[in-house]
Amino acid sequence: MGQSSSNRATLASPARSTPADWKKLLRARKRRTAGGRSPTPRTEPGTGRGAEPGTEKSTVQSIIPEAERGTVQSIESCIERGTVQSIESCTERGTVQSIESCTERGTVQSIESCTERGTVQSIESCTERGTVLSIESCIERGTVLSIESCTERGTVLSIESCIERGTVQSIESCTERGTVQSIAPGTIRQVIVISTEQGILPECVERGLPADFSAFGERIFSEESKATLKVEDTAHTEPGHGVYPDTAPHILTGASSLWGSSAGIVPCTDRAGLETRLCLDVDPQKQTSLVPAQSTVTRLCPDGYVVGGVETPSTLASDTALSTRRGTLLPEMRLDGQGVGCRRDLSKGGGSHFAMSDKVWSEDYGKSLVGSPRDADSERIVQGVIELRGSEPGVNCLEQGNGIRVLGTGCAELPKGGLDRRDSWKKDTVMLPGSSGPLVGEKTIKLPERSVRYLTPRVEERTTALGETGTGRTLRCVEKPQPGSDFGIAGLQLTVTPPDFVTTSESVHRRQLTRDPQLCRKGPPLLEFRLLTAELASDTHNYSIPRLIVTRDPSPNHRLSSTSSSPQVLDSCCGLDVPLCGDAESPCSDSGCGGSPVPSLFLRKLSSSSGLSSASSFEESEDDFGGSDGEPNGLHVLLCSPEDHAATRSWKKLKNIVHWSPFVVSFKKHYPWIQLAGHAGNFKAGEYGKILKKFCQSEQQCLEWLNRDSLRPFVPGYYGVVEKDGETYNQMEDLLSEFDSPSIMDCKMGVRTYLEEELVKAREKPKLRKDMYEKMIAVDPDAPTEEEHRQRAILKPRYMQWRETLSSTATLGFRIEGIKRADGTCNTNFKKTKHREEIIRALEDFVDGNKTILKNYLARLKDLRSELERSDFFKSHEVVGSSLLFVHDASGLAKVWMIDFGKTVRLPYKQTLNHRTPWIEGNREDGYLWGLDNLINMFVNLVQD
Ligand SMILES: O=P(O)(O)O[C@H]1[C@H](O)[C@@H](OP(=O)(O)O)[C@H](OP(=O)(O)O)[C@@H](OP(=O)(O)O)[C@H]1O
Ligand SMILES: Nc1ncnc2c1ncn2[C@@H]1O[C@H](COP(=O)(O)OP(=O)(O)O)[C@@H](O)[C@H]1O
Repeated sequence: MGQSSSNRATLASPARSTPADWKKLLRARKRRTAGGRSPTPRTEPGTGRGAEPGTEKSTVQSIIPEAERGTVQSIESCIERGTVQSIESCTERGTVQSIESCTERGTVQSIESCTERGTVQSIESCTERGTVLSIESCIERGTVLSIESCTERGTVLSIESCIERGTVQSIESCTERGTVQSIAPGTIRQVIVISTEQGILPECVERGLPADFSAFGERIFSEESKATLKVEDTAHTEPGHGVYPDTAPHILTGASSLWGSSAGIVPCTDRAGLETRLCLDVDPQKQTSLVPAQSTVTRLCPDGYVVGGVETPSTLASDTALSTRRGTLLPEMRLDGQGVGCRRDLSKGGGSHFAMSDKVWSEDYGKSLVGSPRDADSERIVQGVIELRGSEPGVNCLEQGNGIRVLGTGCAELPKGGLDRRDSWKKDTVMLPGSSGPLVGEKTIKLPERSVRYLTPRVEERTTALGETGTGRTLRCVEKPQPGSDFGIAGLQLTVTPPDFVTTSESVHRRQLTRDPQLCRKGPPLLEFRLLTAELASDTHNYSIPRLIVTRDPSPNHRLSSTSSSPQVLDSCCGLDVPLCGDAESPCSDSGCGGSPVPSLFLRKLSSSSGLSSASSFEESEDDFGGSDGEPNGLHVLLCSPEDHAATRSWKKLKNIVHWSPFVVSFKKHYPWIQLAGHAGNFKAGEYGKILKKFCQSEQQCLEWLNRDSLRPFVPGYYGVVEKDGETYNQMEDLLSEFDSPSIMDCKMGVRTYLEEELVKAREKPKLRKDMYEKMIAVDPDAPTEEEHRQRAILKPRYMQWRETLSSTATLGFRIEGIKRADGTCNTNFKKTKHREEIIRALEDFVDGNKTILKNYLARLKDLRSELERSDFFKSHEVVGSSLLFVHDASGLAKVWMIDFGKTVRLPYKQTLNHRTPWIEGNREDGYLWGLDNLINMFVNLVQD
């Protein structure tokens, strides 16, 4: 008894007792228990926060047997600490039958042991929510050794934290299955692989979710599980599509060591080296077997759930395919690829068959998804916008006329309020400008109409060869029509017919529910093409289609030019009332009107042929750079001056503008940072060894992906988005930082320097660029056509194509943009450097005849080529305007990196490029690898010579 009171005295002052005290007490208590139960006198209710004696008696069966067991030193000890307000408060609710029932089993050492750690605020906090019926129910089953066992590991912050999220309905639901000890197969309903492809991180951040998924995961999973969880992809991997369901059983190893978790995201790596993350979602209700579904991923929803592209083996009940929750599908969410809304049905063979899962979206959305032609009967529910891109569901149509077959995939946008109402969907006919371009490939046309978002007509084949009308011969239409031929598609007439409203028993039922006679739509809307030849088009619609012409230098050497794909130069828009200043810009063009980030168009490009004196441009541009002088990180930004307009001064000594700041910490290496090409004002110094480039989302997405792709060694490290002086930047590795007095060369890769979409835009909405006209005449006053001279402006694609044909871009698939040598001389005057011999000379000069450096470059270029050939990223992107940055120094260190992904664009799902096929409009080929082959050949020659 004395012992008991002394204990009580200690326990009465929890603030003064240490965990060690507690442990001692508990040990003492155990010893006592082991030594036989001695009657323990009834204790007083301590601090007075306890119940009235009378109540106590009625709600707690008896304190005595409790104390007898010695497991709870005394009920008061709880109350004293204030963690259990009063025993009654528990028993009143009937949630704790009696404390004894716990301690009898010896599974809860003591309530205190929980509360001591602060992980269970109080038993009540659980029971109040009704989520833990009673601790006993857990312990009874012996599945939760003790609440502590979880919290000790820190893997479950607190039981409440789970319950709060609603992911664990109740402790029992887990423990019943014996899963809390380990999340075992059977409790995981769904594993979503979030491939870290474009967009996911910013999306998250935007929605206030943790950008760092691993942190999110860590909160839920133990270190141990992080180590053991990985994707074992034994099957194929497609770009952006990690692991396929047929590998499902192998995907998770060691999943059973995921302690006490409900949902979370764990980083792992798939076969392609692409980092993927798994999101585990425990289904407390179902005993489905562990099915890690594969997914392309896509968006994180505000409540932390992921929707997107989940493919689930057909053996699963359809309602487990996606666990979208109410409100998770957002308007404007782009459902990319076949995944979303569709279920891969393995039973139908090899995973190539897709069916819509009608249970994917909850009824709450109340809006019907545009149907799949395949599965027109099932009603799908979605909200907002759908884009069924390039997949079977969606809209398909076919036009066969004039010997040409056009297939189309389109995308319909649900009008606000959904498609359920007939009146929100009207029949539209729109005219789409065509082109006299090639008859093969795919072309995406953004439609002005509200009801249709875009359409991708694909010219498949023509059934007659030129002049052989009626023979019925089927030819793959791979070549460009001969000049003068009117086989080009002058236009497409697109008719959108509302979906079919029919009455089915289901719709009747819904109608009864909603009392809306128009409710329920069946079947997809129809998109129909009418293919127009030039003749038809002029009858039908009076719009101008800029013709594609080559104004100068049609690059006879270029293998592409003689046949199908001579650059389709936009003409000068004769007679068009074309506004000045373009918006026909590439995704990350920061140029605004005139394309210049600074008011003066002459400062627009460092490599521009602006006609300015180098010095003036140089100095003005220098001011654009926040990091130009004395950056605290020791990096000093120099602008490589624009090329001399005087050809005689093509190599120019860099002005010494570097003033070391006295405030710079001395151990840091100082080095001048050179921007050889690109947009003025685009760069700032970042942290040491890092630079900031004006934020461009497509570049960010590419860098994120590339930093996880096999191409990682060949791209700058990416360090996220940074705000500086009110501007947003992508922070990336400064590739110069490891060199001493580096020599640098920028080679722009590919046969094309503008995106196909820029061409389309320029046709739809031609905008004249004065700055480009200026740049053009600075290099060649005779280059513009008469009309262009008259307008003193040209179209961007016209300028770009002129640059391509003037230089080696069109003929060799790359061009030198600028070279800065170790001695400080700098040359950006390569606009007319076109022929092999000229380039070889420039390369020799760049390496100063140093064979070691040449060999090192050659090895690096070959490595790069091999990686490019197997990179998922590369296959699935149109890479335009990207450069190779060559850097070497006197030590012989020579490296090459890919830079500038502002115009690198993801292809539609399943489309891939080989980067060597000649470009013809529509095929999106960029000639990157072809250019690299040529570049490598030159290095080979140089090494051998
Ligand atoms: O090199 P010069 O002859 O000066 O021409 C430039 C480059 O082609 C730029 O491409 P890159 O960035 O690949 O070097 C392009 O930027 P975009 O990337 O925006 O196409 C500029 O277009 P504008 O930015 O529209 O001026 C264009 O004026
Ligand atoms: N990560 C980098 N490290 C070092 N220099 C770089 C890096 N990125 C770009 N540069 C320099 O900046 C120039 C322009 O880069 P780029 O990305 O092509 O800019 P822009 O998008 O404005 O065309 C390159 O020629 C190179 O000199």
